Amino acid sequence: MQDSKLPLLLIHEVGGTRGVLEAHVPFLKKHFQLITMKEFLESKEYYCAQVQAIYSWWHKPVIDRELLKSLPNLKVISSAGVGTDHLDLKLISGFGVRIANTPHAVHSTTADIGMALLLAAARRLVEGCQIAVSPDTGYFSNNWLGEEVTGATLGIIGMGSIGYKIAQRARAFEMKILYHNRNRRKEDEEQAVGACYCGAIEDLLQQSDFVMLVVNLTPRTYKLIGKKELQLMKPTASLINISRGQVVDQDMLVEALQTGVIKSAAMDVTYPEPLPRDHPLLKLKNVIITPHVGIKTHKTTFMITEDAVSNVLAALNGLPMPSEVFPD
Ligand SMILES: O=C(O)[C@H](O)CO
Repeated sequence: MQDSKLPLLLIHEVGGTRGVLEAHVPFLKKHFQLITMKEFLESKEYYCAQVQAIYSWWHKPVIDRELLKSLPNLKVISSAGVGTDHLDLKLISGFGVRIANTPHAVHSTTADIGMALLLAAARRLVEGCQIAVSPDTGYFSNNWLGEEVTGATLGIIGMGSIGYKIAQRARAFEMKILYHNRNRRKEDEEQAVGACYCGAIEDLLQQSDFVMLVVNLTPRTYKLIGKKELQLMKPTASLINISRGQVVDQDMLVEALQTGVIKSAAMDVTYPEPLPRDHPLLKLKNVIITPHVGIKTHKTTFMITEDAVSNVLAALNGLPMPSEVFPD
């Protein structure tokens, strides 16, 4: 039973692959009346003036001009996770609608997946698992070797909060840390994790054994890693992407992996997601792909929903939101 005095929050759906988690519904219902896109579209005229907020979970619902035009009292779009590349920020704010994300909830867990992919690529864990469970091969050849993580050089591209948490984790693995970022970190922050700043991305690419992409997707970072950048990397190096698929030129990556320009790649993000089943990346042994699971733990997903709710409640009360996103 929904409390009709509560503000109306529009969600894409509950459950499925892109829906709000069922486990979060009781918590959401303490603060809002929920309606799904399906319910909204079925009774648009009844609901349109009532919707005050949208919870964008896993990039859904699609927020376009048509939807925005149909919601005259919409005040806020609260997006789960840190990336807001699925939202047209200028368009939305042009309708006088505020936007928020949940960066604090996702920093640690996304950094964890970055390290998990780095370790898995270095020690060829997925390939090893496949060999171990295969009824044909049974066991490993003596020459089946991975790369050492301890003492290796990690180049982090994008040293925001997630990048910094990766540096903290990598330090515990005794890695040498290089980083490239639009803004250099303060000296004491660099020293705390032993990170050296590379003003030129080229230097980082040439020196690193592992290159980790942690940038936001923006016009500046679109295809940031292309043929030229891959060729600068060591032939023994691995590329790890926990940012967005479009940050890498995927065709060039396939070529680099097929021809030994770099050793391997491990990615939690691709373009598109999921990749078509016949995509060449899915056929390569030196590739690890996970289906964008960076934030997917019980605790983190709930923290996301808690933060998303705090953002909406603040916006509806005309207060500063804990994490507001602005078009520029
Ligand atoms: O942006 C994030 O936090 C994750 O990639 C989920 O979209």
